[in-house]
Amino acid sequence: MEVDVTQALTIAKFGGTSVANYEAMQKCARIVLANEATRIVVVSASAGVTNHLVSMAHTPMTQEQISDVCDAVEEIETAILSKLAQPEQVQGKLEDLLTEMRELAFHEEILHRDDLKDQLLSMGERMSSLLFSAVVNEQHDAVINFDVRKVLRTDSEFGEAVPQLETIHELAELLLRPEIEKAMVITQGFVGADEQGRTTTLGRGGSDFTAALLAEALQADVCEIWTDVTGVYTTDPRIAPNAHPLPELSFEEAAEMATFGAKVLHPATMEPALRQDIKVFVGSSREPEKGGTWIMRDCEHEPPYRAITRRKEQVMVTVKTPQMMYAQGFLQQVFTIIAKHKLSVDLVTTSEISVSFTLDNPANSVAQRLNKQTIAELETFCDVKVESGYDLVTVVGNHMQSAKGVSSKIFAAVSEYNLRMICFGANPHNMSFLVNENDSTEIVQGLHRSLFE
Ligand SMILES: Nc1ncnc2c1ncn2[C@@H]1O[C@H](COP(=O)(O)OP(=O)(O)O)[C@@H](O)[C@H]1O
Ligand SMILES: N[C@@H](CC(=O)OP(=O)(O)O)C(=O)O
Repeated sequence: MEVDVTQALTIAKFGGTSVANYEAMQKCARIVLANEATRIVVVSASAGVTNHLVSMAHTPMTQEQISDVCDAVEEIETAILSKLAQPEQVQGKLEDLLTEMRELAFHEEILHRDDLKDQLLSMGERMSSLLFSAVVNEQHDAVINFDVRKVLRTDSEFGEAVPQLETIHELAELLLRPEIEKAMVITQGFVGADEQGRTTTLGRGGSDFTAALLAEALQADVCEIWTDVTGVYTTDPRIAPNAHPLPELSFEEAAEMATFGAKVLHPATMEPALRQDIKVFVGSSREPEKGGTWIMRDCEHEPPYRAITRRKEQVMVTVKTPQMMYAQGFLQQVFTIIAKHKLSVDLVTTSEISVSFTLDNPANSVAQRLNKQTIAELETFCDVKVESGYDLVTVVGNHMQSAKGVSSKIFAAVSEYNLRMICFGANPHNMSFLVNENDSTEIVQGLHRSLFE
């Protein structure tokens, strides 16, 4: 059957819990097939698989330990295979992928070569997309398992590859659009390829970003993010049980939330959506009937407080030099070094002779860039202090810098706690605090009671 692709186009993305097992995949297949506009489906690796692959790519292990982790992944994949009505259709391909995974996991250079690590990390999505194609195929004839590496061109920054938008657009028009006219396309999130065809990955949680990039490239109307919660909540429901789903959010609010720790969305997801004005829907694949959150350019309401987020494991760096009193160029010198080492700074506070800034815990960063060399370079002209054990709590909303009483209400709710850094005023959508990690749960809960309950 040929489909009229001039009609509305929806891209649906399913996260790891949504494709965790055969039954969960069946629910996703029903969601996809219930909407004629859905022609492209982006899937993450089945829950737990990427963590297993990351452990083999980053941690020195004995042969026996590697074998155990490979077995654990194989168990997840074959459990799905065994429930298929016609497993023989994909069994050979799955075996090939499992063999590739084992070869990479046992490769003597796996801990030292970033290209091999990314190839290993890509295996989860390559297996889940194969199996999910088979599940959809049980209910629908025309299904293609499309290798996203043919279109998702990135640079060669393995582990955090940067997508090359123009090339993705050209390749998607050339290679992907013709496919959606013929069949339902199932493809992999998180994975890309550089110009030499080497496999890359977009960073943890990057499947949302893939869906948004493909939606942008093909000018889709809607990008659906199906996960394990019924939308984006006022805060992580795992922290505050009274958190509730938000019916709507603006692109800016969603981008702030994602950047400051709302794991439900990858931070880069909103950029393509904003550029092409593509509506993003977030809902639960377990309970699609409950609706979800619509993220769009213009919301009906723009409340001063929309949500609270938390980002864990922050590092605070303070650089200080009395010689810079009344001198110019101190900040420039500091940030030149930061930029050279490709560190991403979130919060900044300054005084005449010192500047403090926060970074994600470098242990979480693939490149581990807050290394001795960065510190040594800063130490050539200032004292450097690195402190850890902090979390970043952010209140996201609208017109926060101009609405009266916003800060006093927030400060009243956190008055009992030590706030190590406060950032407010640079944009209308957030106020952030750096707090001791042991206080952050109570702080989020207290703020949530005060602002939303
Ligand atoms: N504001 C929020 N709203 C909803 N979920 C949130 C929020 N902040 C954090 N989360 C967490 O994000 C989780 C979903 O993200 P994730 O586990 O990455 O899903 P997926 O595997 O589907 O991509 C939820 O289970 C929830 O605990
Ligand atoms: N599988 C990858 C990419 C991803 O986006 O996963 P999820 O959608 O389950 O967060 C990861 O775990 O990082």
